Amino acid sequence: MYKDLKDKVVVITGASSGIGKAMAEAFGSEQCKVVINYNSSKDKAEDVAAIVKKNGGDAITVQGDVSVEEDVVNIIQTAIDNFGGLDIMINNAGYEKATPSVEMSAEAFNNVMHINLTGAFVGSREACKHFIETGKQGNIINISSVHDVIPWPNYVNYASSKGGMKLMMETMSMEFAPKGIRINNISPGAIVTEHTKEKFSDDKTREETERMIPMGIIGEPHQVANVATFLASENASYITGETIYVDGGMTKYPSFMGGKG
Ligand SMILES: NC(=O)C1=CN([C@@H]2O[C@H](COP(=O)(O)OP(=O)(O)OC[C@H]3O[C@@H](n4cnc5c(N)ncnc54)[C@H](O)[C@@H]3O)[C@@H](O)[C@H]2O)C=CC1
Ligand SMILES: CC(=O)C(C)=O
Repeated sequence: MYKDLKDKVVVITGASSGIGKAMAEAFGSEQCKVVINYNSSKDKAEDVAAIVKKNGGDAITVQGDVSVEEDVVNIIQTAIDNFGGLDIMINNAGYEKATPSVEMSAEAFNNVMHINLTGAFVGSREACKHFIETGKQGNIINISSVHDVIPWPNYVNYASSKGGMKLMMETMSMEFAPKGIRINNISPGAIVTEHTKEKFSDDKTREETERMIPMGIIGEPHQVANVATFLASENASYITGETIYVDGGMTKYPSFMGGKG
């Protein structure tokens, strides 16, 4: 446990499932007050809130589509109205769907950019405004992806959004470092969630994916959540502008594992 996290107010977007859910549960175990954003799954979000409370924290749920600017503003206002402020902003909500580039409409491209990148920008901007107004040395964590550096054919919108997230974070981290506000990204590799379970239950797909990971295993949401609590804590007080890859080595050119090339 990180003692300094107790009673901190954490907003997590897209927290009704997967990595967002695991982070909500982990911050609950740190006795934080967690604002659980969901877009459409109210019941699932309420279930997550119940786990956060059982783990020793407090929780509230709030509907909001992160691609809509006013919704993101409202998510943060919910934290302020219900828990008296905001300490940790986690931009986690994300969406991806395979489409060959030549078949992708501008609307489909922009839709993913609005959710993954613009949503995280507005969340970061609003959090920074609050931190500056209140003189808080808060911190922001964006959940990016290994696809902020690994190109991903058929996912040009997704890879563009995650690549953009990297320089967005680095730029904002420099802008706000003098005020003691820390901003970092976590970039997961292949993580098994409700969303990816079906894909990885196919033996061929799982084995192909495992071959792309030097550690040879697909990760789990709690392994991402553990890094989020660390980054949010005082133990990470001198870390800003960084991307931490939680990927079993996926970004380290695994095709060179045999020592050839
Ligand atoms: N699972 C994996 O292997 C990896 C996941 N990631 C990233 O992790 C983050 C979480 O994804 P997962 O937990 O894997 O999947 P997930 O599908 O369980 O979680 C994504 C969440 O975002 C929410 N969401 C989607 N569009 C939204 C919108 N417009 N407004 C509000 N919420 C919205 C979904 O409802 C869902 O709860 C995403 O940013 C994803 O890109 C990155 C690398 C690998
Ligand atoms: C969705 C995603 O970023 C991966 C690595 O699968």
